[in-house]
Order: sequence, then structure tokens, then C-alpha cells
Amino acid sequence: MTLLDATVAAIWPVDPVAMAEARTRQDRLTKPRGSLGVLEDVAVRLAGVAAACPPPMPSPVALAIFAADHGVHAQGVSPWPQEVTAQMVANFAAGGAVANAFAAQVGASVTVVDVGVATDLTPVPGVVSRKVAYGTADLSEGPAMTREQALEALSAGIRTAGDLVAAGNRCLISGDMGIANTTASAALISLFTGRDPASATGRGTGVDDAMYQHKIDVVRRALAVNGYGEAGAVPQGQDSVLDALAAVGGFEHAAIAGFILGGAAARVPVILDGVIAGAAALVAAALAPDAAGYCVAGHRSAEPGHAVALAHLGLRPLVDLELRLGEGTGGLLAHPLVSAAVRVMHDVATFDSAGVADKER
Ligand SMILES: O=C(O)c1ccc[n+]([C@@H]2O[C@H](COP(=O)([O-])O)[C@@H](O)[C@H]2O)c1
Ligand SMILES: Cc1cc2nc[nH]c2cc1C
Repeated sequence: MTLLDATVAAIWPVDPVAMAEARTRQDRLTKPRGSLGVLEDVAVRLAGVAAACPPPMPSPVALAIFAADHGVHAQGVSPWPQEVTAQMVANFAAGGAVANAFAAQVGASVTVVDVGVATDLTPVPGVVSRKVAYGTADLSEGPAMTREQALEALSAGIRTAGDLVAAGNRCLISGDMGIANTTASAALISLFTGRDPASATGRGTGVDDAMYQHKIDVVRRALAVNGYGEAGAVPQGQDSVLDALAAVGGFEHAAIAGFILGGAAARVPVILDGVIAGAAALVAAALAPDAAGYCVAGHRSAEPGHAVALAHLGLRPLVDLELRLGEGTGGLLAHPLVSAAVRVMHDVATFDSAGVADKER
């Protein structure tokens, strides 16, 4: 049995009994019923995730940033040089990126995982090497990776989640770093939702109008050259999902999909970041439909494909600040909201215990 098969077999639906108990408890707390809006849903789902009411606080919390490069960069789909991926890995390790600042703000640890950066990285503390290859092949000319490579990158994500949970973490946050990865994200989202590439493709780090039109064409070509023609053949079954991931994905997408599956198998919530995580979550949910229940959409990125992916997954984003950075920044910002939602379940008195009169019927 592969690590992927064993992990998928360990994923159960979020627990309906704990969720029903949590919903009842929410209604007994000293607040008008439903007054915490979406936060009540978050608390209820975290009870389902942990199969416990109240659910454990989502701390300690760990961010994993999966870094990789993309052959499709050669098509001119990003204004940034590919070297920035490796340079930002060094910046994460040195503590100098926005993700480090936000992680410090919310008390999250930061682990960087090299799953496919195009150069050899100097070994530094805080950067784990699970390199599958020196970047993917160009997805607009053929498959980005082999099925074996897709499996290896998925396993890297599963192992990272397993290590972080074994170290005592009770909440995981996904992060990514990879110049040109919004092109692969758009292709995955188009393929897994059946939506036209034009509605799944965005401007990434900030491409101009001409580069944006070219980027949509590159995504169309990627689907066609890999045998998917006009979008619509949504992959189903493990083999075709792995083939689709291998055709148009990136190593960080595969790793984040594995990270989600690993978190779900360990019954730990995974807060998703932006469009790269959204694309990866489509892959994870196609491999194990129950995995989506373990995901919290940290935010909605400015990238249009992200909203398409979240709608397909039935996930509602907690924060909407037009962020389009990646690294896990939007997921980190959502963590205090998730913590507050769970703390309510632990700390707030019930009408009975506080002697507060309940609503008259
Ligand atoms: O998280 C997002 O939604 C997001 C949106 C736009 C850009 N990014 C980040 O920017 C990089 C990819 O942008 P690009 O234009 O090179 O495809 C990559 O490192 C991502 O983390 C991330
Ligand atoms: C500087 C820079 C930082 C990033 N962080 C995530 N993606 C990024 C892309 C660039 C270009």
C-alpha cells in the first residue's frame, strides 16, 4: 500500500455527532442564537474535525511553505525572474518575509519545504529538503511531471503534515512559494472545475494586459496539449486525478494536496491560504472527498480562480483583503479568528450557568 493510499484510507468524514453537540452548545451560550455568524460554523466544524465538543484550541499552529519552480516560466507568464523562488526561500529562513512577520504575530512556527526549487539550496536550519526535481517541465508543451513525481511530491506533503502533528501542532497552515505558480494553479482549477481558463486565470504577481492574455492562451494550450481539450472532463478516480495533477500542476500544489490529506488523516484542521492552496485542495478533495471538511479557507485571494475553487469546494473564506502574496499570509491572518471561534466554546457561559434569562418563546 502506498503512503497516499494509507492516508486516504485514514480520512473519515468530519464527525456528525460532535458537530450536532457543538451546534446545541452554541445555542446555549449567552448570546442570541446565530449572533456569531460564520464563526459559529467554524467552531462547529472544528468539533467535527476533532470529533470532540468543545474542540481543542487550534494551537500550537504550524505554517509549512512549500517551494518549487515551474518550467512554464519559460513562456513569459510572470514578470519575475525564476531565481526569486530560491532567494525567497533564503529570506524565509532568515526570518525576513511577510510570512515570518505574520507568523510571529499569531505565534506560528515556520517550516520551509523545498519540493522542487530549480537550484541547489544551501542547507540552512528551518528549510527541509524533500526535492522531487529541479523544477517541473513546461506544462504548455506536455506533462509538467511524471505520475511518480506527482506521488513523490504528494508524499512530501503528507510527511510534512505528519511530522508537524507528531511535534504537537494542533493546526496546520499551508503556504507556497514558486514564481509562475499562478499559471499552474489556473490550469488545475480549470481542469478540476470544468471552468473556462479565462475565468480561472488571474494576474498573479501583477502581469500587464498583454501578458495576461498570453497567460490565458498558455493555460488553454496546456489543457489541449495534455489531452484535455476544452475544459469539462473533470478527473475522477485516483489514476486520472494523479495524471491531471502531473499534467498541469506544480510540485508545491502536489505537496499542499498531500499536506491537506495528512492533516485530515490526523484529524487536525488545515487553514488554506490563497489560489495555490485552493487549486491543491481541489486535488486533495478529488482524491479523498471527505478531506474538504478538514479545510478552513483562510482568505479569498484577489486571484479570480481562487473564488472559483472555493465555490467548487463549498468553502467560505474568512478574510477578504485583496491579498495576492501567497506564502501562507492569508491563512496566518485567519488563525486568530479560528482561535476566537473555538475559545467561545470553552469560555463562554451558558444561559443556565450564568443565570441569564433565555429568549421567551
Ligand atoms: O496566494 C495567492 O493567491 C497568490 C496570488 C498571486 C501571487 N502569489 C504568489 O506569487 C508567486 C506566483 O505569481 P506569478 O505571477 O509568478 O505566477 C508565487 O510565489 C505565489 O506565492 C500568490
Ligand atoms: C518578492 C516576492 C515575494 C513573494 N512571496 C510569494 N510570492 C512572491 C513573489 C515575489 C516576486
